[in-house]
This record gives sequence, C-alpha cells and structure tokens, in this order.
Amino acid sequence: EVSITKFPADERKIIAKAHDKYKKARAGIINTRHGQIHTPAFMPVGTKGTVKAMLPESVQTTGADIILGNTYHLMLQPGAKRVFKLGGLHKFMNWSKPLLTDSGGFQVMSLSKLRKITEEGVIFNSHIDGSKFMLSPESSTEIQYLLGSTITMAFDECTPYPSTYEQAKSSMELTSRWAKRSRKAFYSRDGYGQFGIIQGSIYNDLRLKSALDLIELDFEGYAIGGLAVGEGQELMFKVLDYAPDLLPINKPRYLMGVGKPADIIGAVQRGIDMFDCVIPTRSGRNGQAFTKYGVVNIRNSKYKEDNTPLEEDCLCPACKNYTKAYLHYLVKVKEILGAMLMTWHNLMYFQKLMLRIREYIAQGKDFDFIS
Ligand SMILES: COC(=O)c1ccc(CCNc2nc3cc4nc(N)[nH]c(=O)c4cc3[nH]2)cc1
Ligand SMILES: [Zn+2]
Repeated sequence: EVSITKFPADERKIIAKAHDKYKKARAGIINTRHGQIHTPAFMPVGTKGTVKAMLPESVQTTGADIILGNTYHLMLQPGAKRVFKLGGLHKFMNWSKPLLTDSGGFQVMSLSKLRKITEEGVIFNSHIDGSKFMLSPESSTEIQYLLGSTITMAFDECTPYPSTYEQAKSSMELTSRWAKRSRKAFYSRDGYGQFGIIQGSIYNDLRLKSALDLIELDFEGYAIGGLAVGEGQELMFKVLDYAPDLLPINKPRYLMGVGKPADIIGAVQRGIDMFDCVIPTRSGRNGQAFTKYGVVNIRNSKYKEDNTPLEEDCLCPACKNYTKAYLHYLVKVKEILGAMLMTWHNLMYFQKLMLRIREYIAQGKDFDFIS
C-alpha cells in the first residue's frame, strides 16, 4: 500500500485544466499470459533485458506490472536465437510478468550509423561493430517471437518531426504496408498480443487513414507513434485531442515514449492507457529525483548537508534509509548505489502517480481532490 499524496503544483494546473475538457480517462485491466496489467500503466524501460541499476524483484516492488525491452539491442547482443535457446527473455532476465518489446525501427533510426530504408525493410550497420543487419516486418516479428514477448509491436517507420504533409503521407503508407506484413507474420497465441502503431505526424487526415488501415488488421491493441519526437507538449496534446478516438474504444491505447508526469496526466485525460519512458531511469542516474515538491537535482550543492529524505512519506529504500546528503554524495562520486537509489525512487514515484490516477478514475473522481 502506498500513501496518496497530492500532485505537485504544476500537475495541479494540468489536471484541473484537462478535467474540464476531457472525460475520456479510463481505468482497466489487460489480461495476458504473464499476468494482469492495470491501466493506466507506466512501463519502465529495460532496453537490454534489464531495467538499469534495478533487480527485477525491485522493479516488481515499485508496482510495475510490465516492462519494455528493445528488439534492436537484443538482436545485436546477445541475439534473439540465443535468448530463445536459453528459454526466452522472461527466463533469461528473471522477469515473469508481461514484457512488451518495441519493434526496432525507431531504435535503428536513432542509434545505427549507416542505414537504408527499402520497401523490404531497413538495412543497417550495427552501432556496436558495424556489421550489417536487416530489420523487416517479418524479421522483427520473428525476433519478438523468439524473445517470447507478451506484447509484440508491429514494425513501423517513426515519421520524423517536422515532416511535410507529403513526407508524412508516404511514411504513413509505408507503415500501413509494413503493419499488414507484421500482422501476417505474427504467430497468435492465447494471452499474447500484437499492437499496431499509427503514424501520420500532426496531420489529422493521415492519422485517420493510418487508424483505418490498422483497424482492418484487428490488432490486440494500438499504439500512437510518431510523437515525443520533438514536437513539444502543446502539439502532442493537439494530436491527442482526437487521435485516441480514432482507435477501438475496447482495446488498449499505448502512447510510445511518454513521458514526464504532466505529459502522462494530459494523455490519460485524452484516453491513453499505456506509457513507456526512459525519464525516471535515465534522469535518475543523472541525479534528477521526481518528488511531490517538483524535480530535485540532487547534485545541487544545496543538498550536500541536507539530512532529510527526498520524500518523508515515500516507502522506497532511498527515502526510508538515506538522506539527500548521502544521495548527493553518491551521485557526485558516481557510486553505483547512487544510480540504484535514485532509479528506485523515481520508478516508485511514477508507479505511485499511475496508482493515484487509476484510483481517481475508478472512483469516478474528477481529480477535484487537487483543486
Ligand atoms: C532523460 O530523458 C530522455 O533521455 C528521453 C529520450 C527520449 C524521449 C522520447 C522518446 N520518444 C519516443 N519513443 C518512441 C518509440 C517509438 N517506437 C516505435 N516503434 N514507433 C514510434 O513511432 C515511436 C515513437 C517514439 N517516441 C524521452 C526522454
Ligand atoms: Zn522514495
């Protein structure tokens, strides 16, 4: 049981504003072969088969029901066939709950050096040793099968921002053709699912066409891609004012790569059910702690003799057993325990946020508690 605390001032504004205009927030449960996912859900990112600086059992204590892995990284090292031979990713990383794997297109574009996009798929050189690989709707789907993903993502092209209407249109059409091939390559089994990813950038008619193309393929869930790519919160919310409504109301809606607490709250109010973001883990290792008082940059010298915890009522090990002075010191001297404690606290903060959101939606409360 975690205590219910108030949203910090900046979130207060967002929720109060969002509440008036949006009554699309929903709370629910996704049942899978590896257990239930309570939505709205936040997925900690475990790119290389580990949530960095966390034991899987520690991730579990924060309240996470599902974590995200990346096809791109795992296919390069240790290799999907090897993970399959060793019993699959769940066994390999000792995580028995649901796993969602991104399909690799986004990571290829943001990580690999040379690459070529063809109708067939993406040809690229590994950012590790430069060796040549190809990712296609078929190979990405097969890799995710070999990993044993609970939720497989269709192979898409994340349309860059900004893009002209023409660029966004041809990119979205490629994603639709790849979605069809991804769906055909998916080996459907009870309790496993595949999500389509809609594109279309900031153009509402393209977003609609993308949704229609993917709804025809009857995926178990749908992701909104091509956002959190530099467009900013205002433009992202402008797309989210209508895009979730283009998707089946009875299937999960997943906003990829989002986000800060205020982004999550605004997106939940617009009908989004699932989130993933590196922010709590990556910025935690970087010395940023999310608290009800706002973000604490623990490296700031004002904390070097602060003998109080990050949050007095937080149940995480960092807050229960240590002070900001100790965290300040650990992060400054780059001690591994610093990364561990900051990550643990941030993941706990994000899961507490999701728990509060789920409770208020389930109780039909209009978030007026923060007014
Ligand atoms: C400390 O914080 C950070 O370093 C940091 C870095 C990146 C993001 C944004 C991530 N945004 C994002 N991830 C994404 C992953 C995606 N995957 C697929 N298959 N298709 C997409 O269309 C797609 C879009 C995304 N947008 C947010 C935070
Ligand atoms: Zn804490």
